[in-house]
Amino acid sequence: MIKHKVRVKVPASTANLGPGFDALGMALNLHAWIDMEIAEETSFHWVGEQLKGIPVDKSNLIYQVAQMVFDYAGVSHPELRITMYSEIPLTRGLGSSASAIIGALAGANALIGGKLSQDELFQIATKLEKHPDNVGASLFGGIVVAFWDGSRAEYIRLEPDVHLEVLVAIPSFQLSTEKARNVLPQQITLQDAVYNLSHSSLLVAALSTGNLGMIKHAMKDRLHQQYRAALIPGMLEILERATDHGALGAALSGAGPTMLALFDSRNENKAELENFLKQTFMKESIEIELLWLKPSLEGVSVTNLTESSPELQDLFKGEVKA
Ligand SMILES: Nc1ncnc2c1ncn2[C@@H]1O[C@H](COP(=O)(O)OP(=O)(O)O)[C@@H](O)[C@H]1O
Ligand SMILES: N[C@@H](CCOP(=O)(O)O)C(=O)O
Repeated sequence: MIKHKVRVKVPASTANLGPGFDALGMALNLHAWIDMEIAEETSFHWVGEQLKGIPVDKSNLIYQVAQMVFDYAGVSHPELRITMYSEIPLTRGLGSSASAIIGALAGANALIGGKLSQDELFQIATKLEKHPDNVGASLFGGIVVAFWDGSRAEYIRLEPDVHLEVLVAIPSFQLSTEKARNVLPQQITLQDAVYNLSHSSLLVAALSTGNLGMIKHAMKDRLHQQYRAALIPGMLEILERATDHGALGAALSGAGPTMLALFDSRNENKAELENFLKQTFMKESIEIELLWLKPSLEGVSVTNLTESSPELQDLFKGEVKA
């Protein structure tokens, strides 16, 4: 039975969490909403300024991923009306592409009556993104520990500690994941491999047992952050000193340039950490937006819309020309 119009709500993500390069991700309570319906003619409607510049033809990622779902399920729906509103900044390391992929998969799958399982959606998303960390978090919510071996992805979802809060410092400049992956070396030393697997394992143990004090020891990396540092002035100082200013630990969010600091909500001195991040970026003449977030326990969700459901442009800021 075909459902005609669905609304998808999908969380942002922060991937890697420091040492868990391509393996750890956490969903954040910053969201994108996509309305999708089968139509006579394809059209795109962006609500708010965030999506300005994103393609509004059939090359659009959401459209393309939706068509993959239809092909996979053996049905044909070449024309779609897609409306989207997003709080997730583009190309900043908060998983905008992963959220678009997961939103499109979940929306298209709902339009065809949920023919694909969650596992099938996870496998398709991982193949498209080429790593499971950010797509896993947006799909399942919480903290996702995962691998992809080039043919299958496997994961375990962890429930984030109730005291965990997240401060993100989002620079005003964009950095594509592609560019931030191109600076990584193809080979690393055995010592660095051991360093990362031990720190990443300890981080997973700390997060799954609520041992928040261990995060400052565990949230250290030698696989990607140091190579990306030249692209994000101020990053090394933040990694080095954020715990002196109240953070439980700090990391580059995804491929950057956003910096992430984990925080214990029982600590009342938020201002010190905010000031430290602001001043560190200010020294580099980088403008930032600071946002306090929480882990999102929920992954992607889909609701069926009816004639009386409000449009996204009425719920949010109104439609803009793309
Ligand atoms: N709603 C969307 N529709 C189509 N493409 C999108 C959408 N959101 C993000 N993207 C694509 O993802 C790119 C950003 O991906 P990426 O470089 O991995 O950064 P991020 O860390 O934000 O995921 C955008 O430049 C755009 O090409
Ligand atoms: N593990 C990837 C994660 C990229 O995440 P994004 O949110 O920046 O797209 C990487 O570090 O390259």
